[in-house]
Amino acid sequence: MPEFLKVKTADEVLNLIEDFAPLEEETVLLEAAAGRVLSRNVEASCHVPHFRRAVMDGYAVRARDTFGASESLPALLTVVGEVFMGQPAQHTLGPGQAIAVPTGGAMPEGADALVMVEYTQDVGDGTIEVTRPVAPGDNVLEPGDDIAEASLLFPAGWQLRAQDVGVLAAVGMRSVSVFRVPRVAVLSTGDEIVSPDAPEVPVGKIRDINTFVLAAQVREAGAVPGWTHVVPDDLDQLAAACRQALTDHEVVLLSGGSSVGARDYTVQVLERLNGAELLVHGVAIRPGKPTILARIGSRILWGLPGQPASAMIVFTAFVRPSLLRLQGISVDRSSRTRTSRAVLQRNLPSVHGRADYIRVKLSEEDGQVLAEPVFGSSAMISTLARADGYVIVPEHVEGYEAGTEVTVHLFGSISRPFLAGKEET
Ligand SMILES: Nc1nc2c(c(=O)[nH]1)N[C@H]1C(S)=C(S)[C@@H](COP(=O)(O)OP(=O)(O)OC[C@H]3O[C@@H](n4cnc5c(N)ncnc54)[C@H](O)[C@@H]3O)O[C@H]1N2
Ligand code: MOO
Repeated sequence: MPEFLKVKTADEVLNLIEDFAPLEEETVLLEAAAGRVLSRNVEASCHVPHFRRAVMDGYAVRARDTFGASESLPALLTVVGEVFMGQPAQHTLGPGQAIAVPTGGAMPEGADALVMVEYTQDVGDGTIEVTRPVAPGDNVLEPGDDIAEASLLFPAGWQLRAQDVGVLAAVGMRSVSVFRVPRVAVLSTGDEIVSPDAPEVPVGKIRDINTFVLAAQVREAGAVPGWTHVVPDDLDQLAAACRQALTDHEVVLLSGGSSVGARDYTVQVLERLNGAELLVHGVAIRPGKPTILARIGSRILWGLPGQPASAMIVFTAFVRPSLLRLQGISVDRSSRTRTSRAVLQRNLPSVHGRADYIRVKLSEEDGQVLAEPVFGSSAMISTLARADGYVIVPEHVEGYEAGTEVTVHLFGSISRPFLAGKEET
């Protein structure tokens, strides 16, 4: 029986991925910018705000005219005008004067603070009483207080969040340069695989799970699932499908056929593809040992184990970081995100010499996050659906005891309870 050819540790695989270059850049409109990764530094081309701006409804004043003001001894000021929203101030403020300004309105020349309307009283005659003093600068934003012109807003490699897109809008950017996102083909192999809507599923056949799980994970990783296809266990057909997928996808995921069984073809397919370089054949983890990583020119091919739990775990641990890397996010950052600390509820046994990725379900009790292992074969999709993530027991550690605080690597971002029903034992 053939052996795994290039068994690597999980860290070695992540190091290989870190060396992948991001895809080329493109320009996207702000509407499509959240989640994308900047390909260049972005600097502010202007001050925000670009004029002195009130942040409360009230009266623009000279602070010194309100010093010592109180309920019993209010300061009397003459109202000499009003600033209208969206318009520059029409008047300059002189000593002993006040000008009404709405929240967000332009402060008039001569004013250095704003008294909130609650601390004033209109006594008629165009006069107000101010019952609380303000200090210079109170309730006013100076130009550049929010964002200073020429300041570095975000470095290249920054993944834009909703609020970051707001910053770009505030400095007048309508579009932004980002790294392109990879298009990912998902091919599932196996004579036994049939579509979920097959009218009958004879004994020996199985409904396709991985295509749907992997395509959803591709989307969760910010990439674009492209062609999905089920290929029989036939070398010619598999090679043809890979060739086709590689023409217009940067990444091809192949699930099944990565192991060392007589009918497992991924390595043989790679031998037929011009310029294919096998980087990984076997990872020292469980589940997920029969994982393959290859480069074909600038394209990447992942061979994932066919077992649904193995495929999903390998995706989370390695494929996802690789898709993020192509979008310009470093592996370090991508593996740091989406983890939770939790206290183990049971012993986690593990074998020395290989890293175990053990599915766990999270719950909360008295403000503490608890992790309950979900045991079961990697052939069982239900074990994944019950799990929120996995705990890694590294190759040099022989298990963890109940009560240990561990890091849980979380699946997906949406956490839902498993189908109502009884827990499997
Ligand atoms: N004698 C040995 N047998 C196996 C070993 C081993 O070391 N020695 N490794 C086991 C492990 S671990 C895994 S994982 C699997 C990996 O197998 P392959 O990656 O070659 O995948 P297949 O044999 O094609 O499929 C495995 C299993 O998964 C089912 N499958 C495949 N694709 C799908 C899909 N799209 N949807 C749902 N289920 C799928 C397939 O029917 C098989 O049952 O090998 C073990 N064997
Ligand atoms: O290593 Mo396999 O991927 O256990 O199921």
